[in-house]
Amino acid sequence: PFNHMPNSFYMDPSDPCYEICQRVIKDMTRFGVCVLNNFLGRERGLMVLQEVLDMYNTGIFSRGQLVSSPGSTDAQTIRSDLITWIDGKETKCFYIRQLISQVDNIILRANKMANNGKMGDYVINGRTKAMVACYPGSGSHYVKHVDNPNKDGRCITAIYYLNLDWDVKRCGGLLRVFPEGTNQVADIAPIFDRMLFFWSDRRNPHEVQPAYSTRYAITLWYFDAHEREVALRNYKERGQPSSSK
Ligand SMILES: COc1ccc2cc(-c3cnc(C(=O)NCC(=O)O)c(O)c3)ccc2c1
Ligand SMILES: [Mn+2]
Repeated sequence: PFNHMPNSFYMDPSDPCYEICQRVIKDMTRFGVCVLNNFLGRERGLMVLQEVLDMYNTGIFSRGQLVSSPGSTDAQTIRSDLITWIDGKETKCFYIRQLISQVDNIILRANKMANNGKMGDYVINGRTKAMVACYPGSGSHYVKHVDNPNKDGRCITAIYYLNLDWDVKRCGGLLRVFPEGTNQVADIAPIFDRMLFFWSDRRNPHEVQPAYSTRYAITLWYFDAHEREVALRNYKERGQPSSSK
């Protein structure tokens, strides 16, 4: 869906998306983090939640990729979320598919609306599949990390939270972002129908604090055209037997 956008791109100010895109551009430019509450509205948010619960109950979630870390004995000490990847075309993902296209819309238009057609100097031309994650409570967490520390092409992390009546004091599960260059942290509760964007690179180390209730989120990572192209080229070259031997 990324090549239907014309290059010279005009956004009609009466379009409700216009306000949201302006807000995303402003917050991402100023803070590198943007929080949008009541993103889908209660009705459609509940439909997305129901689809995620149905998926979770079919048991297709698996242990998140175990991030190895020096000295950690048990991989669980790094992170203990359960995940599944979907492209939204699966059966019974109608509302998740609508969420994904809504986020695509906003990210793409914001990227086009920003000065000289870029936001944060990126040209966004693609994304990963949607990662549906569940932190199953009982202290499940994710230690402080950077999503894209080594230029794999991902520039924006987009997370949609699904947790009704989430109270951080009782349930934990706070997302704490440690924006580079300041002692200020950004504490983001994973509350229902909340949409979060942040730069995926080293500007935003973050952690998921231990969760004591089941904590659901849907994450998309958007690619910068140039960084992704270089990353894929390097990946292919690394894969080839080096001709120098
Ligand atoms: C190669 O295979 C995989 C498969 C899944 C992977 C998932 C993550 C990941 C990264 N960040 C978060 C996070 O920060 N969540 C913040 C929040 O929920 O509020 C998270 O939940 C999950 C990282 C690497 C992966 C590699
Ligand atoms: Mn992360």
